[in-house]
Amino acid sequence: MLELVNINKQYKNGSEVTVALKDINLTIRKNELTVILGPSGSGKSTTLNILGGMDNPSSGEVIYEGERIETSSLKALTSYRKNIVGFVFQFYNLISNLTVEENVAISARLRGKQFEKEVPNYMKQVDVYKRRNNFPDQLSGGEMQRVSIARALAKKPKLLLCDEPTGALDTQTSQRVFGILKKSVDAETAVVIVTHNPLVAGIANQVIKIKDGRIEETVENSNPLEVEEIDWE
Ligand SMILES: Nc1ncnc2c1ncn2[C@@H]1O[C@H](COP(=O)(O)OP(=O)(O)OP(=O)(O)O)[C@@H](O)[C@H]1O
Repeated sequence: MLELVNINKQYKNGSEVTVALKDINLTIRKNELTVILGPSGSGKSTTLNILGGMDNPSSGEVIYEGERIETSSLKALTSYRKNIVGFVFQFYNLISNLTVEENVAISARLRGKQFEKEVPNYMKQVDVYKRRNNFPDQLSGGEMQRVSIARALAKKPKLLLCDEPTGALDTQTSQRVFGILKKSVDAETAVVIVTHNPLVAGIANQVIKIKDGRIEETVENSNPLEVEEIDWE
Protein backbone atom coordinates (compact mmCIF):
# COMPACT_ATOMS: atom_id res chain seq x y z
CA MET A 1 0.00 0.00 0.00
CA LEU A 2 2.69 2.46 1.07
CA GLU A 3 6.44 2.13 0.77
CA LEU A 4 9.45 4.13 1.87
CA VAL A 5 12.47 3.40 -0.31
CA ASN A 6 15.98 4.51 0.70
CA ILE A 7 14.65 7.49 2.66
CA ASN A 8 17.11 9.97 4.11
CA LYS A 9 16.19 13.08 6.03
CA GLN A 10 18.45 15.88 7.20
CA TYR A 11 17.38 19.07 8.94
CA LYS A 12 19.54 22.08 8.14
CA ASN A 13 19.71 25.00 10.50
CA GLY A 14 22.28 27.45 9.22
CA SER A 15 25.52 25.49 9.08
CA GLU A 16 24.20 22.87 11.50
CA VAL A 17 22.91 19.63 9.97
CA THR A 18 20.91 17.04 11.94
CA VAL A 19 20.61 13.64 10.33
CA ALA A 20 17.17 12.38 11.36
CA LEU A 21 16.78 9.34 9.04
CA LYS A 22 19.31 7.17 7.22
CA ASP A 23 18.38 4.72 4.50
CA ILE A 24 14.91 3.83 5.71
CA ASN A 25 13.12 1.06 3.81
CA LEU A 26 9.70 -0.12 4.97
CA THR A 27 6.30 -1.23 3.76
CA ILE A 28 2.94 -0.44 5.32
CA ARG A 29 0.18 -2.87 4.42
CA LYS A 30 -3.61 -2.72 4.60
CA ASN A 31 -5.26 -4.97 7.14
CA GLU A 32 -2.22 -4.62 9.40
CA LEU A 33 -1.23 -2.75 12.50
CA THR A 34 2.37 -1.52 12.27
CA VAL A 35 4.17 -0.32 15.39
CA ILE A 36 7.22 1.93 14.99
CA LEU A 37 9.26 1.55 18.14
CA GLY A 38 12.28 3.51 19.27
CA PRO A 39 13.77 5.80 21.91
CA SER A 40 13.31 9.56 22.01
CA GLY A 41 15.00 11.32 19.08
CA SER A 42 15.37 8.10 17.05
CA GLY A 43 13.34 9.44 14.10
CA LYS A 44 9.86 8.00 14.73
CA SER A 45 7.88 11.23 14.27
CA THR A 46 9.93 12.18 11.22
CA THR A 47 9.10 8.79 9.67
CA LEU A 48 5.40 9.21 10.47
CA ASN A 49 5.32 12.73 9.01
CA ILE A 50 6.91 11.49 5.79
CA LEU A 51 4.39 8.62 5.59
CA GLY A 52 1.57 11.16 6.02
CA GLY A 53 2.85 13.60 3.41
CA MET A 54 3.41 16.21 6.12
CA ASP A 55 7.16 16.37 5.56
CA ASN A 56 9.38 15.66 2.57
CA PRO A 57 12.43 13.39 2.65
CA SER A 58 15.82 14.80 1.64
CA SER A 59 16.19 11.81 -0.69
CA GLY A 60 14.41 8.56 -1.44
CA GLU A 61 10.93 7.61 -2.59
CA VAL A 62 7.52 7.57 -0.92
CA ILE A 63 5.25 5.31 -2.96
CA TYR A 64 1.49 5.09 -2.31
CA GLU A 65 -0.38 2.50 -4.39
CA GLY A 66 2.35 2.63 -7.03
CA GLU A 67 2.50 6.46 -7.25
CA ARG A 68 5.36 8.61 -6.00
CA ILE A 69 3.95 11.16 -3.58
CA GLU A 70 7.10 13.02 -2.54
CA THR A 71 7.51 14.37 -6.07
CA SER A 72 3.80 14.98 -6.72
CA SER A 73 2.20 18.40 -7.05
CA LEU A 74 1.10 20.37 -4.01
CA LYS A 75 -2.49 19.71 -5.08
CA ALA A 76 -1.94 15.93 -5.19
CA LEU A 77 -0.15 15.99 -1.85
CA THR A 78 -2.96 18.00 -0.25
CA SER A 79 -5.48 15.52 -1.64
CA TYR A 80 -3.42 12.61 -0.22
CA ARG A 81 -3.39 14.22 3.25
CA LYS A 82 -7.07 15.10 3.06
CA ASN A 83 -8.50 11.92 1.55
CA ILE A 84 -6.14 9.10 2.49
CA VAL A 85 -4.52 9.98 5.82
CA GLY A 86 -5.97 10.33 9.32
CA PHE A 87 -3.78 11.61 12.16
CA VAL A 88 -4.00 10.98 15.91
CA PHE A 89 -1.61 13.07 18.03
CA GLN A 90 -0.33 12.71 21.57
CA PHE A 91 -2.06 15.91 22.70
CA TYR A 92 -5.29 15.36 20.76
CA ASN A 93 -5.33 18.67 18.78
CA LEU A 94 -9.09 19.09 19.18
CA ILE A 95 -10.64 22.45 18.37
CA SER A 96 -11.36 23.94 21.78
CA ASN A 97 -14.37 26.09 20.91
CA LEU A 98 -16.22 23.26 19.18
CA THR A 99 -18.16 20.49 20.92
CA VAL A 100 -17.24 16.81 20.65
CA GLU A 101 -19.90 16.35 17.99
CA GLU A 102 -18.71 19.37 15.99
CA ASN A 103 -15.08 18.25 16.15
CA VAL A 104 -16.04 14.90 14.62
CA ALA A 105 -18.51 16.45 12.16
CA ILE A 106 -15.87 18.73 10.62
CA SER A 107 -13.95 15.66 9.64
CA ALA A 108 -16.96 13.76 8.24
CA ARG A 109 -17.88 16.85 6.19
CA LEU A 110 -14.50 16.67 4.44
CA ARG A 111 -15.87 13.62 2.64
CA GLY A 112 -19.16 15.34 1.86
CA LYS A 113 -22.10 16.86 3.71
CA GLN A 114 -24.12 13.65 3.37
CA PHE A 115 -21.65 11.85 5.67
CA GLU A 116 -22.54 14.04 8.65
CA LYS A 117 -25.27 11.55 9.54
CA GLU A 118 -22.54 9.01 10.35
CA VAL A 119 -21.12 11.21 13.13
CA PRO A 120 -23.17 9.59 15.96
CA ASN A 121 -21.85 6.18 14.89
CA TYR A 122 -18.23 7.31 15.14
CA MET A 123 -18.87 8.81 18.58
CA LYS A 124 -20.56 5.58 19.72
CA GLN A 125 -17.71 3.46 18.33
CA VAL A 126 -15.27 5.10 20.76
CA ASP A 127 -17.86 5.57 23.51
CA VAL A 128 -18.03 9.38 23.68
CA TYR A 129 -21.62 9.76 22.42
CA LYS A 130 -22.91 10.77 25.83
CA ARG A 131 -20.31 13.57 25.89
CA ARG A 132 -21.29 14.88 22.44
CA ASN A 133 -22.36 18.34 23.65
CA ASN A 134 -19.29 18.90 25.83
CA PHE A 135 -16.27 20.98 24.89
CA PRO A 136 -12.75 19.45 24.93
CA ASP A 137 -11.75 21.14 28.21
CA GLN A 138 -14.67 19.39 29.91
CA LEU A 139 -13.28 15.95 29.04
CA SER A 140 -10.67 13.63 30.56
CA GLY A 141 -7.47 12.90 28.61
CA GLY A 142 -8.77 9.48 27.61
CA GLU A 143 -12.05 10.95 26.39
CA MET A 144 -10.22 13.62 24.39
CA GLN A 145 -8.06 10.98 22.75
CA ARG A 146 -11.12 8.88 21.92
CA VAL A 147 -12.73 11.96 20.32
CA SER A 148 -9.59 12.57 18.30
CA ILE A 149 -9.73 8.94 17.11
CA ALA A 150 -13.43 9.37 16.17
CA ARG A 151 -12.46 12.53 14.30
CA ALA A 152 -9.71 10.70 12.40
CA LEU A 153 -11.98 7.72 11.63
CA ALA A 154 -14.78 10.00 10.38
CA LYS A 155 -12.53 10.83 7.42
CA LYS A 156 -12.54 7.10 6.60
CA PRO A 157 -8.76 7.19 6.15
CA LYS A 158 -6.98 4.38 4.35
CA LEU A 159 -3.98 5.14 6.54
CA LEU A 160 -4.40 5.99 10.22
CA LEU A 161 -1.17 7.45 11.65
CA CYS A 162 -0.87 7.77 15.43
CA ASP A 163 2.02 9.62 17.09
CA GLU A 164 2.44 8.50 20.73
CA PRO A 165 -1.37 8.34 21.04
CA THR A 166 -1.26 7.27 24.69
CA GLY A 167 1.77 9.28 25.77
CA ALA A 168 -0.36 11.46 28.06
CA LEU A 169 -2.64 8.69 29.36
CA ASP A 170 -2.57 6.23 32.28
CA THR A 171 -2.11 2.50 31.68
CA GLN A 172 -5.76 1.50 31.81
CA THR A 173 -6.89 4.30 29.52
CA SER A 174 -4.01 3.53 27.14
CA GLN A 175 -5.15 -0.07 26.84
CA ARG A 176 -8.59 1.10 25.84
CA VAL A 177 -7.16 3.44 23.21
CA PHE A 178 -4.89 0.71 21.79
CA GLY A 179 -7.94 -1.60 21.66
CA ILE A 180 -9.86 0.95 19.59
CA LEU A 181 -6.89 1.53 17.26
CA LYS A 182 -6.38 -2.21 16.76
CA LYS A 183 -10.08 -2.60 15.89
CA SER A 184 -9.73 0.18 13.30
CA VAL A 185 -7.57 -2.09 11.12
CA ASP A 186 -9.56 -3.64 8.28
CA ALA A 187 -9.23 -4.83 4.69
CA GLU A 188 -9.14 -1.20 3.49
CA THR A 189 -7.19 0.35 6.34
CA ALA A 190 -3.64 0.32 7.68
CA VAL A 191 -2.92 1.63 11.17
CA VAL A 192 0.55 2.84 12.21
CA ILE A 193 1.38 3.60 15.84
CA VAL A 194 4.57 5.37 16.86
CA THR A 195 5.57 4.67 20.45
CA HIS A 196 8.51 4.19 22.78
CA ASN A 197 6.53 1.58 24.77
CA PRO A 198 7.86 -1.88 23.80
CA LEU A 199 4.77 -3.63 25.23
CA VAL A 200 2.69 -2.30 22.31
CA ALA A 201 4.76 -4.44 19.93
CA GLY A 202 2.80 -7.50 21.09
CA ILE A 203 -0.43 -6.39 19.40
CA ALA A 204 1.19 -5.48 16.06
CA ASN A 205 1.37 -7.45 12.81
CA GLN A 206 4.64 -5.68 12.05
CA VAL A 207 7.12 -4.02 14.41
CA ILE A 208 9.76 -1.64 13.02
CA LYS A 209 12.49 -0.83 15.52
CA ILE A 210 14.29 2.46 14.88
CA LYS A 211 17.48 3.65 16.53
CA ASP A 212 19.58 6.71 15.66
CA GLY A 213 17.60 7.24 12.45
CA ARG A 214 18.16 3.70 11.17
CA ILE A 215 15.95 0.63 11.11
CA GLU A 216 17.50 -1.78 13.57
CA GLU A 217 15.05 -4.62 13.02
CA THR A 218 11.71 -5.37 11.35
CA VAL A 219 9.66 -8.15 12.97
CA GLU A 220 6.56 -9.78 11.47
CA ASN A 221 4.08 -11.21 14.00
CA SER A 222 1.98 -13.90 12.37
CA ASN A 223 -0.09 -14.18 15.53
CA PRO A 224 -0.42 -10.79 17.23
CA LEU A 225 -1.95 -10.66 20.69
CA GLU A 226 -5.16 -8.93 21.66
CA VAL A 227 -4.80 -5.87 23.88
CA GLU A 228 -6.31 -7.82 26.81
CA GLU A 229 -3.66 -10.54 26.49
CA ILE A 230 -0.76 -8.14 27.19
CA ASP A 231 0.52 -7.73 30.74
CA TRP A 232 0.70 -3.90 30.75
CA GLU A 233 2.00 -3.50 34.30
N1 LIG B 1 12.48 20.58 12.62
C1 LIG B 1 13.62 20.02 13.04
N2 LIG B 1 14.80 20.71 12.96
C2 LIG B 1 15.96 20.14 13.36
N3 LIG B 1 16.06 18.90 13.87
C3 LIG B 1 14.93 18.19 14.00
C4 LIG B 1 13.65 18.71 13.60
N4 LIG B 1 12.71 17.76 13.85
C5 LIG B 1 13.36 16.71 14.37
N5 LIG B 1 14.69 16.95 14.46
C6 LIG B 1 15.74 16.03 14.96
O1 LIG B 1 15.65 14.82 14.23
C7 LIG B 1 15.86 13.69 15.07
C8 LIG B 1 14.64 12.77 15.01
O2 LIG B 1 13.51 13.44 15.61
P1 LIG B 1 12.09 12.77 15.76
O3 LIG B 1 11.18 13.80 16.30
O4 LIG B 1 11.71 12.12 14.48
O5 LIG B 1 12.37 11.63 16.85
P2 LIG B 1 11.33 10.78 17.72
O6 LIG B 1 11.85 9.39 17.72
O7 LIG B 1 9.95 10.99 17.22
O8 LIG B 1 11.51 11.42 19.16
P3 LIG B 1 10.42 11.60 20.37
O9 LIG B 1 10.06 10.21 20.80
O10 LIG B 1 11.21 12.35 21.41
O11 LIG B 1 9.29 12.38 19.80
C9 LIG B 1 16.16 14.25 16.46
O12 LIG B 1 17.54 14.33 16.60
C10 LIG B 1 15.53 15.63 16.41
O13 LIG B 1 16.21 16.50 17.29
